[in-house]
Amino acid sequence: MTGRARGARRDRPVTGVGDNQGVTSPQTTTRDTAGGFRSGFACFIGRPNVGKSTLMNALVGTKVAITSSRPQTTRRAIRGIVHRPDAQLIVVDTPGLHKPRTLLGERLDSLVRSTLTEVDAIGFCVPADEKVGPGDRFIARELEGLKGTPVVAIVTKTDAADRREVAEQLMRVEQLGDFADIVPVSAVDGFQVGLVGDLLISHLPEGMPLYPEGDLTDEPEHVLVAELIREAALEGVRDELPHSIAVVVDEMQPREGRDDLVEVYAHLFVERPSQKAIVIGAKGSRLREVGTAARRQIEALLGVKIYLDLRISVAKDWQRDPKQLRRLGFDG
Ligand SMILES: Nc1nc2c(ncn2[C@@H]2O[C@H](COP(=O)(O)OP(=O)(O)OP(=O)(O)O)[C@@H](O)[C@H]2O)c(=O)[nH]1
Repeated sequence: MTGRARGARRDRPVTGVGDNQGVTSPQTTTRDTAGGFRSGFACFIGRPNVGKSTLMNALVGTKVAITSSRPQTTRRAIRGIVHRPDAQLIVVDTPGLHKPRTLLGERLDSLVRSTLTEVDAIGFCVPADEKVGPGDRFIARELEGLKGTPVVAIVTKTDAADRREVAEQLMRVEQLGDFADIVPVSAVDGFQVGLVGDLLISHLPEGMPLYPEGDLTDEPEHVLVAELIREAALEGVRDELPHSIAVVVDEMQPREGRDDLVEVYAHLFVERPSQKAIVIGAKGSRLREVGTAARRQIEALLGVKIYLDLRISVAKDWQRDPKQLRRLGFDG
């Protein structure tokens, strides 16, 4: 570890500032909630890799959750905030539900279950381009046990299937349970993303906005930054390695005398020395690429120039070790 004080991290919520996707800038909310303003929580649930995080990002309008083609990219319940003139929807993106094989897996599993009991509506995601399988049926059964919470079934990735396949998938999904609505969507080409928001909002209770206008997530900046580094590190690695990567930001602060440059000191952890060699690459080339890609993403998120100091360490078998899990932020 660098020995730097963790308290130095800037822990303010991330707002529309710095992203370049036309999201409004932050301001204190002064909304009048008369006239049926709705606010509340919804979560996306589904097997790993079905497009939950991508859909959440599309709804929020900016990247608040990292995504990758590797299953189990999401490890935290990340909240994205959707602002509408008549509603505020907080979307909780959960890790994909699957049979846990490690202590980390068990922690993720119980995180999903507790999230399910706390939300006002659930979006159950099944991809259009894969067969409905035992994993989907397992989740559908779990949802049946949650009497009272409306479930919107969402057939994701419609751009990756033809119209007939999408229609057939909608019918198969309908048979999985008793859903409030069933809706096809593509987060990649934007098809019906707004409608998914409308349907989830229709199940929220009336109430005041829960977050200031302009806030896009309640994740602290240092967590989002660590996630962007992890996303960059996942690019191009295979087999078990994605599961073994964890990232912690040790320190994050403006460089002295500069308000346009933020220094980020981060550690990337792997489980074994052999994995360390893979991530570093020949003469450090891979680690440099990861650093450059992550820096660009962090700059886009925060809207300032970033100096990134990225170190790599081995935390032996951290996925199975309660002490290490705590240190990496996965509290039991
Ligand atoms: N074609 C297509 N691909 C998509 C769409 N949405 C997501 N994907 C891809 O599917 C893969 C998984 O997406 P994620 O959003 O990370 O999936 P997830 O369900 O959050 O995954 P976990 O975090 O592992 O549970 C990525 O490669 C995405 O680019 C979509 O609408 N169309």
